[in-house]
Amino acid sequence: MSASSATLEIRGVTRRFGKNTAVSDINVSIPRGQMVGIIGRSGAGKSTLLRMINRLIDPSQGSIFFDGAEVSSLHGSPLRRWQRDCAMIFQQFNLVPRLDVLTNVLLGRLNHRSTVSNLLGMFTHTECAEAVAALERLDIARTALQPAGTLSGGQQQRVAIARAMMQQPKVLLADEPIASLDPLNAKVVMDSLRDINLREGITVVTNLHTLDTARAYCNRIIGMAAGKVVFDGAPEDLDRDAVRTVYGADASGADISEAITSTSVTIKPKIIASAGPLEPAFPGY
Ligand SMILES: Nc1ncnc2c1ncn2[C@@H]1O[C@H](COP(=O)(O)OP(=O)(O)OP(=O)(O)O)[C@@H](O)[C@H]1O
Repeated sequence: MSASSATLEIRGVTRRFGKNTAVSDINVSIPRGQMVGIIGRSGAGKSTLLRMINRLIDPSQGSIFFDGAEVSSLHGSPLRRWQRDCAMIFQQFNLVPRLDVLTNVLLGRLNHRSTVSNLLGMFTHTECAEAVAALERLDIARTALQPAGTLSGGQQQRVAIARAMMQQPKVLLADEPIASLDPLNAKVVMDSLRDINLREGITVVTNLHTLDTARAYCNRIIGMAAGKVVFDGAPEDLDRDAVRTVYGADASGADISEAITSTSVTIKPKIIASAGPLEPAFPGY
């Protein structure tokens, strides 16, 4: 069975670290153009799932497909091509702090180029113009010649997004992209991700610490608990019971705030017996 066009298919994926199962038999299909938020307590397996999608780590079991091709078995240059098509940004930005912002953004192009041009460290005028345009779009072109390490956290995350866009990705993964940012910068970064999703139609899959952010920005929310998917649906379907299932509150637990964070949850976890996904409701998909 082949996946439909540009769909990301996660089929029966499990990842173990020693005796610990971080991700357990996940089955998720993400059609092109969705903006998906993954929520759950700390340790639920959110980062592990994202890292398997772009092959920073490999599944212990199961397969991941994109556009009908199995990406979980790629090696060598096909794997590099997938990692170019599937850009990733991180909570800690992962820029090269001593290099200027423009060069950091241009590094997003490395996988598009020959080894020789990379060794010579030469970028074309077109590539430089594209990098400046990416910075302008994120409203940080004025920082282009500053060392990236001198920028604020919010600015650095915008540089990381510009670098990801230079990869001309089909999928953008974001691992807690706003967890280190103040609310204003968090909004700028989330607005940028939404803009990329809407204008370019790029699939965005992002781990998020706060429920209200997931509700505000994502048209689909996947809730994880103990390595399993325990909710998969539209934000309006994420009712109080579903939130409790994801975060593990018991029936007598205190009210769960919409600003809940996966690290701030102190309520006792409930054992999740069944992890079947709920019916997603996405008009148009
Ligand atoms: N490289 C690793 N080696 C060993 N165990 C790991 C490794 N990476 C993750 N784990 C374990 O896998 C489980 C899931 O971790 P993961 O980071 O995916 O959770 P998370 O939901 O992203 O949490 P957080 O919100 O705190 O980032 C945890 O028990 C974690 O300790």
